[in-house]
Amino acid sequence: MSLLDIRSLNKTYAGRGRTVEALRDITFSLDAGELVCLVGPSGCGKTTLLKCVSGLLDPTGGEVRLKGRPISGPPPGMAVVFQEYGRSLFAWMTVRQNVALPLRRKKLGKARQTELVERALDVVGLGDTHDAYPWQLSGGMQQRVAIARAVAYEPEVLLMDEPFAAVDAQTRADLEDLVRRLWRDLGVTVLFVTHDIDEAVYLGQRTIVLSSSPTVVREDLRIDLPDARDQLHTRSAPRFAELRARVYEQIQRAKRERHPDPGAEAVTTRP
Ligand SMILES: Nc1ncnc2c1ncn2[C@@H]1O[C@H](COP(=O)(O)OP(=O)(O)OP(=O)(O)O)[C@@H](O)[C@H]1O
Repeated sequence: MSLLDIRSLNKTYAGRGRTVEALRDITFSLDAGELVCLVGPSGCGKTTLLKCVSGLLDPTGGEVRLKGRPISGPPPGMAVVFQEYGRSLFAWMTVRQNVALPLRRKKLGKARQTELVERALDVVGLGDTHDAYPWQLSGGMQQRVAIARAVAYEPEVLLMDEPFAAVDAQTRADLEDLVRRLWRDLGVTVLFVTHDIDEAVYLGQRTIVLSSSPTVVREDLRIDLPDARDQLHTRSAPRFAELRARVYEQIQRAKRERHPDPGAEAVTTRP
């Protein structure tokens, strides 16, 4: 049995006179311990999909199952890291307090809580910033705090929604390697959403390519690169270039095929 099952997921936003079918029919699953990337054209519904998977948004049809149980609301075994670290960290709380916040839900003893927070900050390389405030840190450091907060929670599944879109290229490379290291060391299952094709190929064991909205899975591609990856050698390997070209081509096709059938447009206007 898979750890995470997404079955025939559909999400249609119905608003004032405007209906948007964002997700049409999404089916895929993750085994325990997998690292899977989701990539697709801009606006294809990546965030919508992740919100449905994390239980923050109710799908219109289909379901999400974690260890066989349907999800209805945020399940205890999941943590999410969003793109906008600036908005997900509380400016008036220290780094330590930010990381400890979700642990309140677990009702742990003080000593255990301190241990989890310290260990999480250590593994993301922020062992010496416990008492700083988020606004005293660089963007990359703030995103490390957000990752530490997810790690401290000891989730079975870590969902990441374009977490490095707002940091510079060098920081991004470091954070990508951090995610791979955490994934290997902690044995956590990771679903990583990105719009960056290189990142989708470099990070994962599989890359799921989404179509344009109304969205379906276009391809579920196995990334058969060696497990030991590094920015220099992996990215210059011929196989990396082939996989990258494959994903790029699929996304270009998805963009060209946008709304092939006028009756199936993503955005429809009610009479
Ligand atoms: N709350 C909402 N109400 C109505 N429509 C919405 C809502 N949220 C998203 N949408 C629509 O659903 C579609 C998918 O949006 P979503 O943000 O999930 O895509 P995305 O792939 O994450 O986008 P991006 O690539 O820009 O990050 C878009 O057409 C968007 O306008």
